[in-house]
Amino acid sequence: MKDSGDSKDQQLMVALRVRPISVAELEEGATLIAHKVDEQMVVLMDPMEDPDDILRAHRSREKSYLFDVAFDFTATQEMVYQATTKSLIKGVISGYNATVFAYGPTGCGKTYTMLGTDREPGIYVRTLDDLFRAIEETSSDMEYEVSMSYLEIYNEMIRDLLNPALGYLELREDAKGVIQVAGITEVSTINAKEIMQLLVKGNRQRTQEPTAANRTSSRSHAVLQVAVRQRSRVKSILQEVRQGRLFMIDLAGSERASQTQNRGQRMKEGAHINRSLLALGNCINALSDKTSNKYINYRDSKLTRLLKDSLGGNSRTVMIAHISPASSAFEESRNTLTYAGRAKNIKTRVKQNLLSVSYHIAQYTSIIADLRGEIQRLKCKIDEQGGRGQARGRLERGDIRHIQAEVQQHSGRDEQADMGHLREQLVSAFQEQVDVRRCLLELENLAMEVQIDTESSLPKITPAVATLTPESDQESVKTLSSEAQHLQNSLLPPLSTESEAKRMFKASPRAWQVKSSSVPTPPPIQIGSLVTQEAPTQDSLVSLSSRITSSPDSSENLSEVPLSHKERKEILTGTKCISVKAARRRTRALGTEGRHLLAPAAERSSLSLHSLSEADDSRAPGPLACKRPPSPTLQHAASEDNLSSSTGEAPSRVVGPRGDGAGPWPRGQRKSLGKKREESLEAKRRKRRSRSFEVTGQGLTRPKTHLLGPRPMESISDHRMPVCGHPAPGIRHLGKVTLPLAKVKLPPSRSAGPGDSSPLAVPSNPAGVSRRATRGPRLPHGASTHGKDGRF
Ligand SMILES: Nc1ncnc2c1ncn2[C@@H]1O[C@H](COP(=O)(O)OP(=O)(O)OP(=O)(O)O)[C@@H](O)[C@H]1O
Repeated sequence: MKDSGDSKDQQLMVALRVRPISVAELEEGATLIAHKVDEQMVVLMDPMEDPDDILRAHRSREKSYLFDVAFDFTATQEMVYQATTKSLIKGVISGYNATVFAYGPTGCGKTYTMLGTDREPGIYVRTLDDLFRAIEETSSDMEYEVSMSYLEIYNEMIRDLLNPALGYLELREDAKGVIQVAGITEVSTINAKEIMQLLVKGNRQRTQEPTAANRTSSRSHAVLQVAVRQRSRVKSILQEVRQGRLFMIDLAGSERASQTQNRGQRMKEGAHINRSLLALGNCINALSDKTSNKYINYRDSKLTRLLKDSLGGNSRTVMIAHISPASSAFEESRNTLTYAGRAKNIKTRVKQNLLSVSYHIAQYTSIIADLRGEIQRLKCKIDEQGGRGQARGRLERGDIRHIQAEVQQHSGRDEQADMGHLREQLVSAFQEQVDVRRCLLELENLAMEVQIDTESSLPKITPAVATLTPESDQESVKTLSSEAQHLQNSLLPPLSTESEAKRMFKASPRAWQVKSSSVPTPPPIQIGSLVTQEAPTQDSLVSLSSRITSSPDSSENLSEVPLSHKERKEILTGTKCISVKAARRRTRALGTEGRHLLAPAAERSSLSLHSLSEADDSRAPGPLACKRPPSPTLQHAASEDNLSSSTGEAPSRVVGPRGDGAGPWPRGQRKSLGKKREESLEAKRRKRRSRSFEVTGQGLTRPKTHLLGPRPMESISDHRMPVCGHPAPGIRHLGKVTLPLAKVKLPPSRSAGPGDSSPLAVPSNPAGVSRRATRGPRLPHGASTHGKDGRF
């Protein structure tokens, strides 16, 4: 068995109770000298004070005393119990010691407070009632053993009140310093009523004798001890036991022999009582003195030995001091208040009494039996509760099934609605993805065409354009016209197949990179469909164009074929249809970015063609000709005209009123800009190791990638500014096929004519050519493929 538990300091609690003044005291003429001022303070007045006595005026013996709690004649038994003792019960059950003792002169109400009456039970009964009630509340988990003993100390002898036949008993102290009464009767019971019967029986055995001060004066110190052992109901090999003890002591009253008027045996009793109370007073004085380490002599009396733990050891202690309010008991009351005031300074060290019990193996069988009994008890309890709740359980189970079915039904509906919603979202997202892919493919196709145009046509025309000036002679213009026809025939919309596109992207790694990055996973089916749809058009277009334009005299080639005029007309019409389709496709391709990209080139073409007709057009060119974005259909119109002219058909369209507009740039400025532009393009060509021409001179190197990507505004202006004053790039952009420089015949005499240093001087009379050439930009989009008379 081991003892364990943490300890903590505890202040001794002191309460003061002032009983009502008795009839006897009133008859004696006593006055009230003790008054309760507040819940803790009591004032004691000196009845000997004479307000008329001048000599004692400043020697008042009125004094106030402060306690933990103070009661006067209005306090009930319950109030005293609640304020002093009730809080100790919980500690006793959980293994702490506690002591409640009543202190005071004889006849002041100690026995009344502790034992009480049948109508007004005292602390004994109330404490035991609450203790057993608390045990009952926790008995399902914990197991308790309660034992009680009741003794008196009379003339310094210990007597068992429950069994007075045992004689006088001795006090023993065990190895741990715990004071025990050897051979005392301990009654084990948890029945409060039974205990009350025992108390009444034992109190009858208590020595009581009538005195002058009290008719039922207790001539002994009565000690009621209640021991509580607590252990868990769950059995184990190592069991923890908590043991608490509660002392409730009704001390004998201190008395003065003069007051009690005792003689003989009563005087001898009084002497013993006073001796023990004196020893108690000395212990209280010693324990309350914080500054000195005085020896605490508990051995002076059996009372102090018995209260050793209660005063200075392991106990929560409450002292209830009693006084009489009568002026006749002034001295006894003053002494009691003085002692009680000192007791407030006493501190005790409280710790829980834990006993760890290790059972021997021989006791296992009994432990097992206890466990089996516990199991059986719990089973019975469960069955009892289960039987009561069986019907209710069935009803609840039915309700649960019904609720589950409803929940599943609702969740099924919700899931279906959610699935439908998700399906719609999925379909719309898929549709968006398809649209985006389609757009990407169109953009890719457009980018490829733009790249092809840029790669093939842009840099190669520069020398030829540079030679075209308004001052060129008629012959050169005719040559240019025929070349332009040839060019237009060759510059039909480049409907490149996939293989062509790959070849072009191979030639331009940057373009291929852009292509790869822009369309990561292009659907091959759509590409194939696009190619297969346009391939026949391209083939027919190329074949027919080659047939028509392979020879300068294509009409003769056609005349060699034994065809009728109608058939020839149909063939030509079909050819034109093909070319118009190609033009439409090119127009679509150049719709947004392509138009933006080709704007400078188209503008240049407009200017170049204007420059061709500038000689016979006296009207000054407006600024609109330069600022207006040129239509991409200009090339198609020119191609169509060239086709028509090559087949001998006269053009059916009429030149618009503004078809001869030219740019506002002066000729000299245009020349200088043209030179710069030429140098720039030559440098670019040289950088790319072009096989077309070798041109010496400095040129600006431009990155090729801007042709495919978004073009910044600065780049746009760079292209447009030289275009307005430079007609050459426009013609150059009319087709894919490069215009051989050797075919442009420039008479040296006219190229350096007066007033115009530009070698691109347009002859004065190229009316037919210039009108056809300048007609394109003035036509709307629809007119580029359809003539006003409805013919192509
Ligand atoms: N608070 C009280 N209210 C009413 N009556 C009281 C009160 N206190 C004491 N009495 C009465 O005073 C008388 C004396 O009380 P009690 O016997 O309890 O004194 P005591 O201190 O025990 O005396 P002793 O030391 O001689 O035993 C009793 O008749 C008791 O009923």
